[in-house]
Amino acid sequence: MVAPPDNDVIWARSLHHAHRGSPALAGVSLGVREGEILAVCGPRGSGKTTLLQCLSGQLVPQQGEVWFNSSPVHSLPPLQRERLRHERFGWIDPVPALVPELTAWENAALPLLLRGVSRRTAKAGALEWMERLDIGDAARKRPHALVRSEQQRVAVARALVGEPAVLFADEPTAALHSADAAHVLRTVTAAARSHRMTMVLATHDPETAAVADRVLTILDGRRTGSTATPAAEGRAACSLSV
Ligand SMILES: Nc1ncnc2c1ncn2[C@@H]1O[C@H](COP(=O)(O)OP(=O)(O)OP(=O)(O)O)[C@@H](O)[C@H]1O
Repeated sequence: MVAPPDNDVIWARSLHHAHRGSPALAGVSLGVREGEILAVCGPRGSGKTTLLQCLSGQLVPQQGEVWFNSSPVHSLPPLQRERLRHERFGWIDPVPALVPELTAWENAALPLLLRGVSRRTAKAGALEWMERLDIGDAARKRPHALVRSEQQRVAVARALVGEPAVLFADEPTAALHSADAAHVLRTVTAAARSHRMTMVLATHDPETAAVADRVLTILDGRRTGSTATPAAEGRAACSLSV
């Protein structure tokens, strides 16, 4: 077994996965550096969701390896994998899946409440992220009383509240109008950068992918390219000139 490079937070080698015989990943390898925002870009059905599910330990690839901070994820027993996901990873779905019986702030605070953080501290953490996402006023409402863009912001707050080491965002703005999408995307990427979170962003949209430091393109479950974005080059130039 080849050990992953030390500076890669997430490292995967030769991932293969098929859903009921239908191939989704056909040998994808990648590394994501600490604090890097990596976009995985490809058309519908190219394998983006399956890749993020394998990297985040939701799915065990049928072949290949996934490592987090130089420890194997693919070989962890289910309970340990689940714990790793809850404690170190955040996840944003394209469509928000909120608990209908809980208020917006309770939904956003769930990762902290599940970790045993006190209700008062969890509420303060959730409200802080909800304010940043411009939905502080909706804190006491239940999901059915919120419009889609508000629901998605609650889901984003829930993914960020535990300050995960790695944030996985699967088409996080696909279901939003363009103005809402731009705001949510800006907030998520700003949060990732300010908290040194590593982020893996799946998108079919090259414009969305341009917020990342690097874009990895996939097609039919295979990696077809990896390029640094102008945004990353701009940031590198700024840090050199300081
Ligand atoms: N649960 C499943 N059962 C059967 N086939 C699946 C399942 N999930 C994904 N697939 C198939 O695997 C392939 C890759 O799907 P995946 O969702 O990973 O791609 P994607 O790039 O995220 O697409 P999209 O943008 O449409 O979500 C597709 O052919 C898809 O139909």
